Amino acid sequence: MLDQRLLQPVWWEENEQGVYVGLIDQTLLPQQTKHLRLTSEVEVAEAIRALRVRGAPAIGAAAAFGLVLGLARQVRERGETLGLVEAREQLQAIGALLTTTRPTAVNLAWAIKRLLRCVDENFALVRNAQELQRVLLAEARAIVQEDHDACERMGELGAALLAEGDTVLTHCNAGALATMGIGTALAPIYVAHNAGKRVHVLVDETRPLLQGSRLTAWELQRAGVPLTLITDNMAGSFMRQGRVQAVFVGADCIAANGDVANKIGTYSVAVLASVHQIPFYVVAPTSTFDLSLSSGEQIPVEQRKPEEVTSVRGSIIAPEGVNVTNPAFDVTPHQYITALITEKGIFRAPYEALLRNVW
Ligand SMILES: CSC[C@@H](O)[C@@H](O)C(=O)COP(=O)(O)O
Repeated sequence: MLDQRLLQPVWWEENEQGVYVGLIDQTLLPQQTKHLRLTSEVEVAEAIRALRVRGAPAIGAAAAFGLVLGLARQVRERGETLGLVEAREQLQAIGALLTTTRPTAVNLAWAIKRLLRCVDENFALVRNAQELQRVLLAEARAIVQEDHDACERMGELGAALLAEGDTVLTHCNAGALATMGIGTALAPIYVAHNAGKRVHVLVDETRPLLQGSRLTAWELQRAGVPLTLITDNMAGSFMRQGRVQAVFVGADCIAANGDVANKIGTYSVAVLASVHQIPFYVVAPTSTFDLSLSSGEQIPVEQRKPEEVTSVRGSIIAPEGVNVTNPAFDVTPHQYITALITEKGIFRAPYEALLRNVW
């Protein structure tokens, strides 16, 4: 069995020739496992926009490394002539560029803000831009480590909710490819599986970009976890037949009242689960919460290109010129959510007071 813990969607690389942000190009999976070496913040922004790296926590890590990469490039080109004031201005501009790439994933803006705060806190303590770069790289690595640890903890907490022989339905990819650890929604499944519990996963293919069939099916198969791939419109029928015991999904943004934005189609799964009295769990680290948003109504939903709906991997499947809409996410109201599983514990409704008390 291959160890899913070896899957890293994004990493920092340094050698005599230069500094890079490394990525697995997820647009090419599962046919090709191609590693990319990005050399500028513009390439990192393009990779995030194009979903070469995707999944809220992985996007956060990529953006953090992207900021450091932008500064490192300037330090290499300019050497001593790059002053600290100018370095801070450049970092703010890079942060603004990266923040616009994907508006729903909270971890992206959260990671950038955290690095820019680190710049302010260390501004008077460092002697030059090179020292600032070292401090920022350490902060980016701390984000990676914290996400890794959060995944382990969510896995342990969530695995306790799974019984021997359970079938779990999941939507999109909230696994190792989407995080810096063993995933969010898939973490309980990996922990249960590795402990010898028999669990089976029903994987929604997840139109339009097929993160379920291309990524979740690939990483579960690679890890030896039993799975069955279904199309999105099969979920209700499987639930009605009593073939689903729990739903586990990830999140891109969680508002203060517990409403959750996740991959388009999640809402339909939540309503179906509620009708069939199947527990619906959202698994996400606290870095995915935005408590400044009082409800899901305020979550910005990313709109993507119509071509993602009218074609599948280059093959056209709709008439030319057809009217299309392509929201990347939907919002599931908290009433449909059995519990939120975070690294700080499991929360059940009413969420608002509980969440505010914890952090
Ligand atoms: C741990 S990842 C959580 C979410 O980011 C995930 O469920 C999801 O919807 C990803 O969407 P994507 O558009 O592929 O970035």
